[in-house]
This record gives sequence, C-alpha cells and structure tokens, in this order.
Amino acid sequence: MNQNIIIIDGSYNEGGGQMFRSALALSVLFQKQFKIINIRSNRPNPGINNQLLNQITLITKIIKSEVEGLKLGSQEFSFRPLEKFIPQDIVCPAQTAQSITLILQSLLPISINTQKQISITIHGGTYLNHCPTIEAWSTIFVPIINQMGLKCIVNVLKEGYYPQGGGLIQAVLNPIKNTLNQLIKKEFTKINKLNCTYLLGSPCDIQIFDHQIVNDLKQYTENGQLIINSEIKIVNSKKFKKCYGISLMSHSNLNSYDYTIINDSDKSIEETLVNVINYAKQQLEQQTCLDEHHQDQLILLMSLAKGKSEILVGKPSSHTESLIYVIQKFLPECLIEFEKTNIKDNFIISVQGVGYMFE
Ligand SMILES: Nc1ncnc2c1ncn2[C@@H]1O[C@H](COP(=O)(O)OP(=O)(O)OP(=O)(O)O)[C@@H](O)[C@H]1O
Repeated sequence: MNQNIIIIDGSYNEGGGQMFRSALALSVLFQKQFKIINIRSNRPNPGINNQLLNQITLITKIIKSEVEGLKLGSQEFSFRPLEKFIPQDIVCPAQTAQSITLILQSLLPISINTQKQISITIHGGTYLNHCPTIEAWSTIFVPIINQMGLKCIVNVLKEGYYPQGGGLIQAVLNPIKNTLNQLIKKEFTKINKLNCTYLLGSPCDIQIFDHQIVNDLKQYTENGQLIINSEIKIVNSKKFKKCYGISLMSHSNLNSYDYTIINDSDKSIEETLVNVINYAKQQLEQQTCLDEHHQDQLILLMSLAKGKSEILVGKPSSHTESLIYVIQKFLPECLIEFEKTNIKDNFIISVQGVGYMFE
C-alpha cells in the first residue's frame, strides 16, 4: 500500500455502510487506493457486518484488486483497485434477507459503461427496514437517473421479505454516452397522486385505509383532488402476522416522494398507517423536490456528472453529510455547496460535477 492512500474515517457523522460503498465505488472509478478505519463504529454491532461483507465481496469478485481486512467484524479495510469495471453481466447469489437495493447502490456507480448493456441479477429482500424498497428504487430513483442519461429498467421477479428473503430482481443497465448529465430539481409542485402497497399477513378490506390516507393528505394538493392506487401484497413471515409495513409514495407533476415504513415488529395496520401518514405530512410540509432518503442517494452520481446539479431538499441528512465527506476525500475539486432558501428549513444542494468520462 503506498503513501497516496486516501484515509476515510468510517465513524464520521452517520458512520454507516453507505460511506463504505461510496468509497469503494469512487476508488474503482478513479483507480485510487483507500483505507477505511472505524468502520460502522457508531452502530451497535461495529465493523463489517454480513450485509457489507456480501456487498464488498461481490465487488472484489468483479474488480481485480488487492484487499486487506475483508472479514466479519473488521473495523479497518484497505482496497487497491488493479483495474476498472469490464462490462459483464452480474449475478449476486441468495443470502437470506440481504437488501437488494443496497447491493444496487454499491454496484450501480461502478457498472455504468459506454460499451454494452449489462444485466444485474440479485437475490434477497425487496422490502426491508432502513433501506430503500425496490418499489421506491424503481419508481422514484430510476426515473431520476434516467434524466441523468442512465437508462435502467428493473424487473421484480419475486418479492422477498425479512427474515427469509427469497426475492429476485433483474436490472438492465444500458450504456451511456460518455458522461452523466447534470440533475436540476428545484421546482416544487403540489402532489396529485398516491401509490400505496399494504404489506399484510392476510387479505383485508383496505378501502377505509385508502380513504383515511386521502383525507389526511388532500390538504397538500392544489385543488383537493388526490388519486390513490393501492394494492395488497401478502407477506409470508412467521414474525409478521398483521402488518409488515406500508409503502406509500406520492407524486406531483414533477416530483415523487417515498414515505414507506417497514415495521421492526408486528403491528396493526391502523398503527402503521398513523405512522406512515405522520411521516408523509412531516415531509410534505417541507415543500422539497426530494424526500430525505433520496438526497444522499443522488449525490454520488451528481459528483460524477458533467455540469452543476442542483436539488431542493430539506435539512441535509447525516447520510448526505457523511457522503460529502467521502466524495471530497476522493474529489477535492468537486465543489458541493448548501444554500438556505427562504422556505422553511429548505436548502439547495449544488454539486459541481467532475464530468467523469465513463469507458
Ligand atoms: N427508511 C428508509 N427508506 C429509504 N431509504 C433509506 C431508509 N433508511 C435508510 N435509507 C437509505 O439506505 C442507505 C442506508 O445507508 P447506511 O449507511 O445506513 O447503511 P447500511 O449499509 O444499511 O449500514 P448500517 O448497518 O451501517 O446502517 C442510505 O442511502 C439511506 O438514505
């Protein structure tokens, strides 16, 4: 390992696995060696956990590299890439309820290429706590990255829930034209449509719950008109007999937001619904263009894009803050600024991308 190694303090701010995934992606793209210390030291089970181990192992299988510290519980890890991504189809094998979207989060930046369409097949969980659901990924994140020139299609072949997993998806990533486009998302418009998925232990009449959601959220529309499309997915889990969670998303003519709540333990639909509606209200009050979890997920791609991206968000999240720390370690020339707007606690985050030329 040489002296130009980039050192990342994994305990910075949020201190979660996302810092690790992002550092790994930037390391592969820019062929820069890095070492991360204090890995997940803010979490109750510090060090590399099973989920992170699977994500990193997958990348070390695809990218020829020199690696130190890749084991369960390890609090230090060093990585030296020896090559860039060679466009190829990727299959990520079954590991109970590993998060499919967090695997996509680690694979996506490195697998963008200009040469050929690739397919990414992943087994695991599609609706899990503390990470994006595959529904939010497909209907919110993917349309946004499409605007950045990254055409991606996600097919959910089978849903997977905690703790068994068993889900299966296939993502198809089309080649891009050299660079990603900048992203501008600064215009707030009121919502007019909702999509709701009730994740339940058994079927029930959901009409009354749909009415409650519409009644509580129609104050955030322009004219009181709010269409709801809802469905039930039956979750076969010994742990969740009543309600596993509720995935609620809202859409305006320009923007989409995710308010999903996946329960930690079995709860009634009524209790889960109150939590989801309160969460939605809190976010809708904010009048932003992105919900709190989509701000951090886009920043890495914005830092690679050509030109200045700007997004209207609420208070920058700790995930965002720690991600910016990682990006600036690899790309000190990438200027990232926060400008307070005169609405509530909103900010415009602007990112002067480095115009990374994909191969
Ligand atoms: N409830 C949620 N809904 C949607 N996205 C979420 C939610 N919670 C977290 N995320 C997103 O999922 C990612 C999780 O990153 P995080 O650093 O917390 O990593 P992790 O790999 O799950 O590890 P850890 O076990 O360290 O928390 C982030 O992009 C974050 O914005």
